[in-house]
Amino acid sequence: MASSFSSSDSLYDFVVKDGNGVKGLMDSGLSKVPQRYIQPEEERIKIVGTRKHNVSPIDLSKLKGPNHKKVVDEIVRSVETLGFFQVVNHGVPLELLESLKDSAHKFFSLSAEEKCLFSPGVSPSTKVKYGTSFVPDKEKALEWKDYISMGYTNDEDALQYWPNQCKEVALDYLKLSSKMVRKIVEILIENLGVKLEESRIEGLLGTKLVNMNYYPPCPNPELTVGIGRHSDTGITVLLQDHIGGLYVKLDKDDNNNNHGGWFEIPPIPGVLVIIIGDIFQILSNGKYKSVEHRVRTSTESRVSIALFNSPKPTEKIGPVEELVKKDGVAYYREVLFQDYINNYFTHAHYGKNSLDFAKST
Ligand SMILES: O=C(O)CCC(=O)C(=O)O
Ligand SMILES: [Fe+2]
Repeated sequence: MASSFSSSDSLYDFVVKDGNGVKGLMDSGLSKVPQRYIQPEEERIKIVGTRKHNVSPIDLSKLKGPNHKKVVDEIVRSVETLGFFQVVNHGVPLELLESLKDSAHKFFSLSAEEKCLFSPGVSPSTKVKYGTSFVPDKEKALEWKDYISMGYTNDEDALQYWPNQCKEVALDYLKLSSKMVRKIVEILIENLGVKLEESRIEGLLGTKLVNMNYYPPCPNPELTVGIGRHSDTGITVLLQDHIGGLYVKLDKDDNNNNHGGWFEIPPIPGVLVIIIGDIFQILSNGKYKSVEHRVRTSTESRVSIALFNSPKPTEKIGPVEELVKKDGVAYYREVLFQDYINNYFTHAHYGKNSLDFAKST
């Protein structure tokens, strides 16, 4: 029984090292959250008084047609002020979205032994990884989350190495979402008034990863987090299920229409969330924003499926020269994406500290 863990270390071993995950912990008959998962007061998420961000999703099908300019403006404005937006008519069929959620549940309902076939060191590919929390050995409080991360190299490898329960749908999601991502990125780059070579755009979107997140039911949601506050790296396409729990941190807007702070993004069926990550804030010399976000747990299980689009490790990321000239200052230095990502994965989630790595000194 989980409740009989004699120490925090034996619990850690059971969850992290032995690969039972939070799911295994819950299945072992837990009735209250272990100390190791209890967040400090300031990181806990209170449901009472939650403010919701109820802004209509952007209809991407209208990019073709007379309203093209209006849609482009909406996208740009969202990225400049919020760092995220939601989309409908995004080119990913609704049945595929349903299958993705089903397949995530199928994978996480496997036994620990089966899931552990994808643990680091055991997994047939270094690009496929089953795990729990984010960087458990660096975290004071663990995150209430298990995940399977599927890195893309080519279709053949994906179909060979990704888990059978989800490989086909995850690959379809990657392919179809990538078309939309490409369109959005072209719009964002054009709006900066620069022209990038095709090879540079491909380089900026050259690392693709489908992550399925599983947040088991939690006996004390008020004490835990599913994912702590963080910003993403490049551009993320996120599918959340009907449970809800995604929060974004917003600045006060120019008209003081909201008071800033945390807002929940209620799930809307068929809608995808586009999350802008740090590299767009860097490239645009701060014109675009990466959005700080986090996930609440609940007494019900929740899944989310993210397609992370990031640069190739060899890509250099710095503010676009033309913008630095115009602004008279570079707010960020040029970093090798590999260095940025090494830093990203050696720290526990803590707000936008991942971006500080590239700040000019
Ligand atoms: O589960 C969610 O809604 C968000 C997931 C997320 O932020 C991430 O995987 O980076
Ligand atoms: Fe995220």
